[in-house]
Amino acid sequence: MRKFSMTLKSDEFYLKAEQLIAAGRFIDSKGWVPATSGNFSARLADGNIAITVSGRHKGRLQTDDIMLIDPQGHSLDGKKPSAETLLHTSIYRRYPDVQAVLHPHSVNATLTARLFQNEIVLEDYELLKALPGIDTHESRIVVPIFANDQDIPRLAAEVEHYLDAHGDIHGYIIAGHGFYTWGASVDDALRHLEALEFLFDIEIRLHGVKRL
Ligand SMILES: CSCCC(=O)C(=O)COP(=O)(O)O
Ligand SMILES: [Zn+2]
Repeated sequence: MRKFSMTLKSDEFYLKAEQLIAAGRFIDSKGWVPATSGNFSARLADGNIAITVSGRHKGRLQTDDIMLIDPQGHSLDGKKPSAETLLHTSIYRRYPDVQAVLHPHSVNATLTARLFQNEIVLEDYELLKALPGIDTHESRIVVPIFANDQDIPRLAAEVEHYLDAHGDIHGYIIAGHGFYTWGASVDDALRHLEALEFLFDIEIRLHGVKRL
């Protein structure tokens, strides 16, 4: 049985919590976290992680809806972290520069997985420059699409294997579910989320129309 000490949360925790709450409000305003879907996190300087409590509406988060976990995903305050916590912690473990992970359940991510199998290729878009390391529209990125899985440790392992084999990516889609992206700050992760969402939308319109 894990015991929880009554340690006060740091100013940094509350700052990150506010950033996640604001991000949630914005993401919800776009319709990308319907019902209680989605989850968000931000890493603190000591390696612990501020993450959304499981089951809360991500557009109406209060400070109490953000909790603290250790880098392995264990609760440090007795609250129940997101059911998908391991998908966050594995990204932080792999990418030391990543300080925030965002997971929306958007219509476009869901449609993309219906229209494309295994991956979607995004190329020749000016908006690719919103992603780190890209400075020209003459770029090509691959966003992998994984099958949904209720077994989150198994899904996290599948993502790990993909990254081992293919190298770095900017995000990934889970079919019939949503997508994950991340960044060096909550703002950066939000920019990546918006850019990917826009590019998924374009590809859906293009390929959906072609299929008619
Ligand atoms: C109602 S959405 C099903 C769970 C899910 O996919 C999700 O993103 C939200 O789960 P959490 O435990 O983070 O609230
Ligand atoms: Zn989800």
